Amino acid sequence: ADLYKLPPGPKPFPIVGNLLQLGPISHPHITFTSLSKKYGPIFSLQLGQVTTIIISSRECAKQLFQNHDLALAGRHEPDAARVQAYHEWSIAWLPPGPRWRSLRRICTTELFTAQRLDSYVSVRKQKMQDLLNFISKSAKEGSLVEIGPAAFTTTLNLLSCTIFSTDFASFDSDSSHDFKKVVEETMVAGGSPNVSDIFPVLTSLDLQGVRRKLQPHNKFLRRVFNEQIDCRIKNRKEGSIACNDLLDVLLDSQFGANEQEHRQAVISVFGDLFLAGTDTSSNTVEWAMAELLQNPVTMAALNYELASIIGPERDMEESDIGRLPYLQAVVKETLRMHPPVPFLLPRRAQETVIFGDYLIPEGAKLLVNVWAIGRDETTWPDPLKFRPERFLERDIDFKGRDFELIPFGAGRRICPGMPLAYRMVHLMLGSLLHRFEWKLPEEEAKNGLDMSEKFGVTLAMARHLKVIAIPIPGLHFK
Ligand code: HEM
Repeated sequence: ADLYKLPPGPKPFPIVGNLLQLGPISHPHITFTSLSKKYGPIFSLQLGQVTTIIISSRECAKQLFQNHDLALAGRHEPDAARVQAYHEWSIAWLPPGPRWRSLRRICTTELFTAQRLDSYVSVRKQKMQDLLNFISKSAKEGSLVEIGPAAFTTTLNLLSCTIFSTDFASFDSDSSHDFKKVVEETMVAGGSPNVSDIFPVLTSLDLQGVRRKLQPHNKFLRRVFNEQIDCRIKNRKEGSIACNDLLDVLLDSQFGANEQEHRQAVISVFGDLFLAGTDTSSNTVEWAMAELLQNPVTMAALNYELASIIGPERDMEESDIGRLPYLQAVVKETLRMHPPVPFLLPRRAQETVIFGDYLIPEGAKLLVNVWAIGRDETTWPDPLKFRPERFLERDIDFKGRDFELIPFGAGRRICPGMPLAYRMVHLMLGSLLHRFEWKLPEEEAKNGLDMSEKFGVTLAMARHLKVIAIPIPGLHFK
């Protein structure tokens, strides 16, 4: 190993490493993409005490997932994830040991199997009707539709119905607003530079107050989940019939050494699902709509596909997705340009790894810049053009085998929610476009849309998209 060096990077100063050279960074995915042009597809930065290695090309991602997936499957959890010891029972932040495996198995064997997802088709259909009714109402009243929040409320209810057999939000109340705020602020805090992450010796001081700030959000989620658990336990004691939702499954399983640990585990899993599943999916729908509104020819092609495959007499259904290749291409193109998780969750080298010509020391933090990989002009001609046709010409999927498109990651830590996200995103986007024509308000139509990004663990539109919905004439729903 002595023969190998760290990947190239700017020369670090003592103690601070490269921090001063980098200065304050509001959009690390963009800054790190520029650095990769200078230092290469694998480069290193010394960020305070933490050696950080950044991967920015398809080839390096392939090497990582095919040759070193296990050695590099640890997590560098941000201090923000340590609020109330959340990370100790979180699928997203645990190292890949027995505890992580048993929690993750719940996802793969109970929650996201094709059979389980199929059994919830009618729930999703109902939630989609709620969304379409809300938009019809806005259209009638002539009010603008905020796509992101509407998609968020829908996703939130889709998850809460699958997990707790109840709606968490309605379009007319502030309930989804509270959830949205919690998810958004948690994502921004988890992704923002934090002294505690750069100088782990200082963690206990929480100098930037990140944990303090997230405490109420964590409390909010705990309260909501605890209420559901208490109510279910009470109902069970009173002999009511099983709901067969995820809550039932988790209450019947056993994690941890005692009841308190069991509850902690169950609450962290719920936290993972709601935090990881909501704004990732709704942001995808919002970005897709924003791109389509600026690319009228693409929008027209998609409308044509929806009209000819689904026809004017019914709404889109989940079983249509396979017959809508252009819709699928639009979703892939959106995930390429606007990956909802711009860096895969930070990994930790569990041992020292020889990676090609370089050395990745044990304990190093590894970031995979998916955003850079999606915009790499050596793999994607005209990377800044929204052109779904590229996916009709080439057979590329996002399931973790084509390393130029890995918005869900790859390898053993690939997103376990992908099968559900796949159904929700296609269904929301397809239904919205099949039922309504969409227009930008006059000012945006004239000046163009503001596509700036707000960085966090997830990448959101800095300004929510507000659009005019017009019911498509000639639709006859039974
Ligand atoms: C478009 C929607 C989504 C995208 C783009 C997305 C993307 C990702 C990515 C990139 C990761 C990290 C992978 C890695 O570090 O290698 C991840 C992890 C995860 N996702 Fe998703 N996700 C989405 C939706 C969902 C949904 C709907 C759920 C569940 C309801 C979910 C649950 C999780 C969980 C639990 C993890 C942690 C896995 C682990 O660390 O072992 N995600 N997701």
